[in-house]
Amino acid sequence: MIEVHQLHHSFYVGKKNKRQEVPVLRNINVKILEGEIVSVVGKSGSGKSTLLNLLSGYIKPTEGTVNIQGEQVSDYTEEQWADFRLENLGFIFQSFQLIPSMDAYQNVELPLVMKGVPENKRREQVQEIFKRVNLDGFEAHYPSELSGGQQQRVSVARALIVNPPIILADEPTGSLDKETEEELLSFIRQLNQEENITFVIITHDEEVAAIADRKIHLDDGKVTVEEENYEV
Ligand SMILES: Nc1ncnc2c1ncn2[C@@H]1O[C@H](COP(=O)(O)OP(=O)(O)OP(=O)(O)O)[C@@H](O)[C@H]1O
Repeated sequence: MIEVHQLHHSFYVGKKNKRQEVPVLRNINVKILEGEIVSVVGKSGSGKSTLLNLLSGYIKPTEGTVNIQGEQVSDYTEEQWADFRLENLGFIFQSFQLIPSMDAYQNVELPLVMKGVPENKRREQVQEIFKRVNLDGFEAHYPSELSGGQQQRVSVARALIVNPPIILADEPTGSLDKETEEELLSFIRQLNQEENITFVIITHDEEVAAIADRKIHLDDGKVTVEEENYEV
């Protein structure tokens, strides 16, 4: 479960004596239950990426708390966050964020290397995940030798390799064509239903928002609507 309580966030811009406060998120209270798919929607600049960065510990809130899986993560040091992310969070980005100098296998293996998993176990897990994302045989390809859809599947495999209870996604279908988008969305649904993985997905895309159980609507840094999706 993710619980955001009384969260405020401001950035500070400009030189010391002319420092200006830019308030971005105000008074955010959000609860995301285990096994939910929640989409975060809102205009450009409304604070969606800032919220995701706060949920992943890349920025610290100016005020308020973030609690994930029962841990008060907003109090964490960077080191504690690094460990916590490796155990609990998977990430999917519009730009895939694969390491270009590593082949697909090494990209997917990386979180396990960081966790200190021994090589024979890593090999087993990576091979299995390549089958699951339908990329068997593409292990030795570098990101530049893969299509956009294949690169996104590598990044999904990298997100899944540590079995995280939560996946945070920032415009995951933004670089994909319609067919590849549908494939990814049905895979997200399947992971959610079969493995109860919680998804928080930033999106501008109505089709992505439609697979969510709830929609968090950010408007000028505030949550304005949080509607149920009564899809049948
Ligand atoms: N590091 C920063 N320093 C100063 N201001 C920032 C910083 N990061 C973001 N902002 C400002 O915070 C506001 C929210 O940005 P954010 O990237 O969270 O919006 P967004 O809803 O994700 O937008 P988009 O849909 O365009 O990605 C914007 O006005 C942006 O200029």
